[in-house]
Amino acid sequence: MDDAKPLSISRQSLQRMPIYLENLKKLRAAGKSHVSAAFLAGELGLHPVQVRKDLAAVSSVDGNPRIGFALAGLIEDMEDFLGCNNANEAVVVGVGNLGRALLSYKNFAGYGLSIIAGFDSDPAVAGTTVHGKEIFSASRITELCGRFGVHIGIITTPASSAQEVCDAMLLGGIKAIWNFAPLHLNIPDDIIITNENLAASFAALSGRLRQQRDAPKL
Ligand SMILES: NC(=O)c1ccc[n+]([C@@H]2O[C@H](COP(=O)([O-])OP(=O)(O)OC[C@H]3O[C@@H](n4cnc5c(N)ncnc54)[C@H](O)[C@@H]3O)[C@@H](O)[C@H]2O)c1
Repeated sequence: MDDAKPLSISRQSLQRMPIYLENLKKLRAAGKSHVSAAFLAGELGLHPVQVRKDLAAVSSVDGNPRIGFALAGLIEDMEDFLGCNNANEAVVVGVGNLGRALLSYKNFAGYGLSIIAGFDSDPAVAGTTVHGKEIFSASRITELCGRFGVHIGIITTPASSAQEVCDAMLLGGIKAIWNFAPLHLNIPDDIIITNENLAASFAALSGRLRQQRDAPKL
C-alpha cells in the first residue's frame, strides 16, 4: 500500500510490529484471508484498542467490522513499514559469542535488517567468515563503513572498547547504533541509539515473579 501513514509511533508500538507481522504471516500460511483486531489482541495478550491503534499507525487497510482486516494488505503495509522489502544494511563490531549469534541469525532479513560484515580486533578472528559474512580487522571500521555506505552499526564488544568502536563507526558515516555493550556511549544528538540490556529485561521478569509470589492468595 502506498499511503501507509507516517504517524509518530511509540517505542513500545514499534517493538510490537515484528510480532504482529509474524502472527499475520502465520494466519496467512494457515489459509486465512482476514483477521480482526480482537483476535490478534487475544493471541498476543494485548487490548484490542491498542492493536487497532498500532495497525492504523502503519496501515491504511480499513478493518471490516464483521470480518476484520484483509491480511494481504496488512502484511504488505507492515513489511513496507519495517523495511522488509528494502533491508537496512548493518555491520557488527565484536565477533565473539553475541556478535557471532547476530551474524548467524537468519530471520533478521525478514524484519528489514541485513548484516553484511563484521569487525574484530583479534587477529585470529579478522580474516575469517561467519555465516558467509567476512570479518575484517577493527582497524578498518571507519574506512569500510564509509566504503560500504552502511548506516547501522551493532556493537558487541566488551564495554571497555565500545566507545572507541562507536567513534570509529561514526567517522565512517554510521547514523544509528544498536549497542549491546553495558556502557553509556557519548554520541552526537543526531545519532540514533538503542541500548539492549538483558539484565534490565530480567529485572522486569524477576520483579513480576516476586509480585506474583508475594500477592495474597485468595
Ligand atoms: N546487552 C545484552 O543483553 C548482552 C548480552 C550478552 C552480552 N552482552 C554484552 O555484549 C558484549 C559482547 O559479549 P560476548 O559475550 O559476545 O563477548 P566476547 O568476549 O565473546 O566477544 C567480544 C568480542 O569483541 C572483540 N573486541 C574486543 N575489543 C574490540 C575492539 N576494540 N574492536 C573490535 N572488536 C573488539 C573481541 O576480540 C571479541 O571477539 C559485552 O559487552 C557483553 O557485556 C550484552
